[in-house]
Amino acid sequence: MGKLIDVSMPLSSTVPIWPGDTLFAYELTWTKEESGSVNVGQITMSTHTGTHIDAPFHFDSQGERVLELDLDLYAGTALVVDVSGRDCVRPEDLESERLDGTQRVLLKTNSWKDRSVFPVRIACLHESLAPYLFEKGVRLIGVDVPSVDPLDSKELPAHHALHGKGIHILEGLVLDDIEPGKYHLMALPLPLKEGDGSPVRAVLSR
Ligand SMILES: N[C@@H](CC(=O)c1ccccc1NC=O)C(=O)O
Ligand SMILES: [Zn+2]
Ligand SMILES: [Zn+2]
Repeated sequence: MGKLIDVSMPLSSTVPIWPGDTLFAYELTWTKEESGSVNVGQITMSTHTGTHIDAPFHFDSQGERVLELDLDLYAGTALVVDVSGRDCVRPEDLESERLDGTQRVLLKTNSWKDRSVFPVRIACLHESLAPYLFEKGVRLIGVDVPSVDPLDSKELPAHHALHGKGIHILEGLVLDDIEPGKYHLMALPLPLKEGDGSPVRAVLSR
């Protein structure tokens, strides 16, 4: 395995968040001076900040929580595909790709240009992508935007269609400098027993 390439968003107080959601905060509970021995920090954040996975419970109250998810979904070969320029990614946009035998597909939409602010508009996935990807054996779809659906969507058609086909969701990847092609992906969620989502440290290697 080659050197690891970080494809995660740094987490700090300036990381953009969903409008109205919990701000990211890191602070010291005790400084070394106070405790006499160590700095001890605490973090406050939404489970959907930065690079993260959605557990089905996020959009389906009967759905699996983070700790119940199969870790193998989040580690293994992944194909990075350039779909930049599409408003809504459809099966025909992937037709020229060799998806068969790739359980993980990462879509480079390039539609989140300024990472210092939450986007106003992003490329989304058409719900017809779910049966198409399922047919190809895909089990995880990753995107370089905060959601697989339009930001103002309440029905979340792509989330539900993907879940209906057992395809799991990874959001907020940073793929700007990543050439399309085949990689190894590792993007493990935290063992959050009740979690509806989890931040991940996502890395690729050749
Ligand atoms: N479904 C979105 C997240 C989402 O909808 C959301 C995330 C944080 C705070 C509020 C949200 N939606 C509220 O209407 C996602 O793709 O993860
Ligand atoms: Zn999410
Ligand atoms: Zn989502």
